[in-house]
Amino acid sequence: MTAPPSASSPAPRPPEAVRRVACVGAGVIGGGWVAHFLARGYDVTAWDPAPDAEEKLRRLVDAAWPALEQLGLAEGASPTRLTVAPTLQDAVAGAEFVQESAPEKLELKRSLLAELDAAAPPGVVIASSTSGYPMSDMQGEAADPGRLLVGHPFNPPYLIPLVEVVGGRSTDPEAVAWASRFYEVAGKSVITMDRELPGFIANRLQEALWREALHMVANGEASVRDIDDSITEGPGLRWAFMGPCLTFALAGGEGGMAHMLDHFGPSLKSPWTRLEAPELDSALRDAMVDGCDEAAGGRSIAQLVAERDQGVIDVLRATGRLPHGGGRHTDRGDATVEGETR
Ligand SMILES: NC(=O)C1=CN([C@@H]2O[C@H](COP(=O)(O)OP(=O)(O)OC[C@H]3O[C@@H](n4cnc5c(N)ncnc54)[C@H](O)[C@@H]3O)[C@@H](O)[C@H]2O)C=CC1
Ligand SMILES: C[N+](C)(C)CC(=O)CC(=O)[O-]
Repeated sequence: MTAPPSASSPAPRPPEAVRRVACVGAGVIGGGWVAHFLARGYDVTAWDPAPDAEEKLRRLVDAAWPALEQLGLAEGASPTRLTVAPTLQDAVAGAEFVQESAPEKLELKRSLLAELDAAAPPGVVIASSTSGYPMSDMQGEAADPGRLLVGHPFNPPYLIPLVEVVGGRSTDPEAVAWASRFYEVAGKSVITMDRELPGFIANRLQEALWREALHMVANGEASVRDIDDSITEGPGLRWAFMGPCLTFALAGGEGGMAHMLDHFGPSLKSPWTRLEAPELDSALRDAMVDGCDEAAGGRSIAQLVAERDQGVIDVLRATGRLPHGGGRHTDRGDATVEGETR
């Protein structure tokens, strides 16, 4: 049984006034959040229990920085504004917002979120990067579950704009509204959900595609490369700027979605899909790993990351979502826009 939201918590600072962010868990996603918040001009304190975490985190930030410079840095933004704290308590002590990005293990998240709640200043909002756990399943051990919510990012958080924000049963709706505004101010594109869905919106969609991909590889119906090419040379080109619903409306010609549904609706019942999850046995695991190695064609993970980052920037620029030549796009109070201090 989770406690009701605490009525006595002080209100957090206005989202526009936040200067100091804590990132707890500094792997692929926590490190990506660190890079994003640094580039937006925040002071960032990070904590991660791994002995080599600081070295890896600084490497990730350094690798991301050229892409972030292309995007346009906030006034005063610098990797030197990152502090790696010796303890979780030190990391969150002065924080005005906390982003948790620890491993996707339910019990770990439950106790870590309770620990963060005990250590963070009262009223400060704490968001989890979880890819799929509902906050209702994670907030039960916290003394003030009202300030805990999900802020689900996409990899890498410093380039992919979307964050899905959703509270749990005990989350204060004002915390959800605060977090949505905060992420916007911090340069993200926010979808605020009014109810919990496992996998939220985007991962539910991605998971459907992913299951089909694994089925096809497991059954020898398509190679890893066929699957990747089928998206990058096909629908993926459209999806960068027009979602699957509007895209399919155009499949109906001048009749739009109405004609599309009348024409192709019956095919919804055809046995194209097998939505039961395939068995992830060692043969399928090996086929996916070998297929990805083959598709990478000798490129290292670091090379692929650089290629992906440049690709996302090119798409953002080509679709008018990036100021040409960089520049600043933020609402923060101390921000500069195209060189002007506000
Ligand atoms: N990898 C991805 O593409 C995405 C992951 N996520 C979510 O982000 C979260 C983190 O995932 P990744 O960064 O991929 O994992 P990761 O394995 O790269 O990083 C996890 C980090 O957490 C640290 N850690 C371990 N125990 C901890 C604890 N008790 N407290 C704090 N940190 C701890 C580890 O040392 C590691 O550096 C998960 O909830 C995941 O579902 C969300 C969106 C995309
Ligand atoms: C693989 N993943 C489920 C952890 C991916 C995400 O959660 C979002 C993303 O980056 O696609």
